[in-house]
Amino acid sequence: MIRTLDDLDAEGAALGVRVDINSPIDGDGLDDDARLRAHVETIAELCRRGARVALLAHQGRPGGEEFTDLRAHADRLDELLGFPVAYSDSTFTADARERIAGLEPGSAVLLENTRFYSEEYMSFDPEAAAETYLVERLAPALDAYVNDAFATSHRRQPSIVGFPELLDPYAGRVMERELDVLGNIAESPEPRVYVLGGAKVDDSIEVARSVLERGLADSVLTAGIVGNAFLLADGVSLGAASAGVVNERSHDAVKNAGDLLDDFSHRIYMPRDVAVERGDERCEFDLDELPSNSPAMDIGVRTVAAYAEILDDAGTAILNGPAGVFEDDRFETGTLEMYSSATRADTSIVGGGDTASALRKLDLLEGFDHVSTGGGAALRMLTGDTLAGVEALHR
Ligand SMILES: Nc1ncnc2c1ncn2[C@@H]1O[C@H](COP(=O)(O)OP(=O)(O)O)[C@@H](O)[C@H]1O
Ligand SMILES: O=C(OP(=O)(O)O)[C@H](O)COP(=O)(O)O
Repeated sequence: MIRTLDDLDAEGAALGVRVDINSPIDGDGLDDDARLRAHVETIAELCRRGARVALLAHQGRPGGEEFTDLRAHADRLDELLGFPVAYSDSTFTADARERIAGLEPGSAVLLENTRFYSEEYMSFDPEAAAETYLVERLAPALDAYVNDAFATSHRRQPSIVGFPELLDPYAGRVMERELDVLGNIAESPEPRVYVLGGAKVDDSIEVARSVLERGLADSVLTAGIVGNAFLLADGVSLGAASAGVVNERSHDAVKNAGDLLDDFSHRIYMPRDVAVERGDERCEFDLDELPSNSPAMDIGVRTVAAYAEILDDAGTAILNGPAGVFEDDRFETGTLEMYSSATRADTSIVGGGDTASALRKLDLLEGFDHVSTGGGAALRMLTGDTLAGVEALHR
């Protein structure tokens, strides 16, 4: 059984609270604060209940462009919470531990990017994770551990799997909600329609196979680069440009999509038309009018209409990945229309970081019953896998 904040004696307790506020960065600032907003409920509740909150978080990956400190995140949390969140420019040094010891009940400090320490970007078994510097040094300064970082919980990193070895672990409100929805898909209303778009071709094919084999999906609608991989597997001549985009993402995608079509062709739906760039214009082609020299960047209106018919009758629609290159206004229509249709299902669930930002851009977020904070973590849950960080909470 996983303990939640309802089981926690928060008053006066020093809590290590792992959040996922990993965000797109624009210059020195945050380009999107959705993940920070998601954690406001957990942090505000713990502070209201008199806890002393030490926030643990990462930003970016070592060497990457978005690998930054968390100063801008602390400033934004101040605004979102309506009270100041202190910022510690170290994570587990004596200075950081003193900051935690000095916290007043009802206040919070954001510790520096956990990934500034190399061990945090490695995978460990929980016992070994508990012996890393981060966990070994910080755990004695804490009374309990809260994991609210659903979106990082597929990683076996020290701040995710190490602390529960030494401290009583609790699920935060984001984690609780995500597990409630994504962990109970089998109980959601039928028919269940999975819509798999975007660029994570291998992951999406794995999800499709898993949900079809387990009888969770009545239909799988494909779009985006994923849809193009299925079209190629079905023998459609999309053209070298589209094939290049698919192969760049994965060498096995077309073969794996073909194997899945052999097993479940009647349940897998593919685009009927695609949009490409012609001059500066969007131009739509039926499949028998292809190949095209330009890559397929969106699904066309006939596909949108066919998918809308299926989604209109769905008990549950589960979507991951945009239908096209939504960042370009000319190719946003497929995503806009397909996701609008999905909001008409009895229950609609969305996973994926880029998907959430597509929905925000298209002003569609409100229409969904659940928008997951996780990309990879949500996909992992949908394949029926448990997450290492969630397993660690079962103590
Ligand atoms: N037909 C396409 N060709 C090229 N890129 C595409 C196409 N369809 C979708 N994409 C791209 O896929 C990206 C998002 O996919 P993905 O990372 O799988 O989503 P998420 O983060 O929601 O899981 C977007 O940047 C979008 O431009
Ligand atoms: O953004 C994240 O995951 P996502 O890209 O799967 O949504 C998480 O913060 C995990 O980050 P990571 O994939 O660098 O370990």
